[in-house]
Amino acid sequence: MKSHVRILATGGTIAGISQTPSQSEYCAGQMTIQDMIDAVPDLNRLADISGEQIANVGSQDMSFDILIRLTCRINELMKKEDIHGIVVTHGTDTMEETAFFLNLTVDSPKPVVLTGAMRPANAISADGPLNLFNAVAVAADPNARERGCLVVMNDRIHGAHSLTKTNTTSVETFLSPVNGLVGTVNYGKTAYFRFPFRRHTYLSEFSSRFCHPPHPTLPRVDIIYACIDMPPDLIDLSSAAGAKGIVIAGDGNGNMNQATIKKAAQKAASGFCIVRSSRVPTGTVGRNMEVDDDTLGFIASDELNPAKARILLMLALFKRVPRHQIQQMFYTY
Ligand SMILES: NC(=O)C[C@H](N)C(=O)O
Repeated sequence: MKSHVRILATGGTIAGISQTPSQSEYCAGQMTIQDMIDAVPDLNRLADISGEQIANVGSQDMSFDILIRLTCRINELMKKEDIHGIVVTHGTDTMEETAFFLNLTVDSPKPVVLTGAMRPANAISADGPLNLFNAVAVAADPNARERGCLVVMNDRIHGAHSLTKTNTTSVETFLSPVNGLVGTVNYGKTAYFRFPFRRHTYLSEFSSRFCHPPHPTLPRVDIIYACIDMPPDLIDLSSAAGAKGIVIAGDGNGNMNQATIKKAAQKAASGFCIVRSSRVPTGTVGRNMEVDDDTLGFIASDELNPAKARILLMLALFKRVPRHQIQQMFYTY
């Protein structure tokens, strides 16, 4: 029996159009889901396909409002026995954030697969159609179940926890530098190397809380980027503007200058959450390495980059997890 895969479209370059096939400027989010399905020959050889438009934005304009609607829709669809997997088409700029958010809030073992493109739909050698074909193949594949939210780009299958965008324009932009690929997919033929080892989707304590109306507003968490002579008053400015937690995109192993450490430690002493992540694209930020987290009251982000650390902290604060338990969450999710 053929699987049934629903494709949920949110926009991005995969739905983008440029004026001519050879120019680098284009407008994201122009094609509809039906246009995209029609552009991929043989898609229905892999599965029965249906499509739905959730949004049509460049992913730099993705919002938690759209994300919460998306995850609630996925949770609703996954309850149907005749839906076997879901593909989400998405811009690549914030794809890793959406993938990680869905990894924590979708409540199903069935495959959820994000895909996108680095070249607009009418470009020379557009990469979107084959990415969509491969994403549908993974979503239709029973072997993709229980691996959390996946991202399929350029023949690679990435796990939501590990992947990151590493190149502004190349089709080989996503890497999973610390923990490696979940698998590969070549013209629809899948191979898997591992299961993601962190808790996700149907095993996540965040998933079941999400889709009871009214939809929640998540607490504000800001990211502050460390650099030479980093101004420590950014910590106060951010909390005065309403942030309930801060992620530091630290230098190296989650570092920041002494003045910022002092200011952040004062804030942490009042129970405020300060997470140390890194502006460096690969590696983990370990607890009590270079910075004394135990004394200063900080949280280390482990493998999560600043954007993903922010999402986990927002969900933990939304769920009112006490601060002393939040460090453990960074090792669990
Ligand atoms: N390649 C892309 O999809 C980039 C685009 N700015 C987006 O994220 O929507």
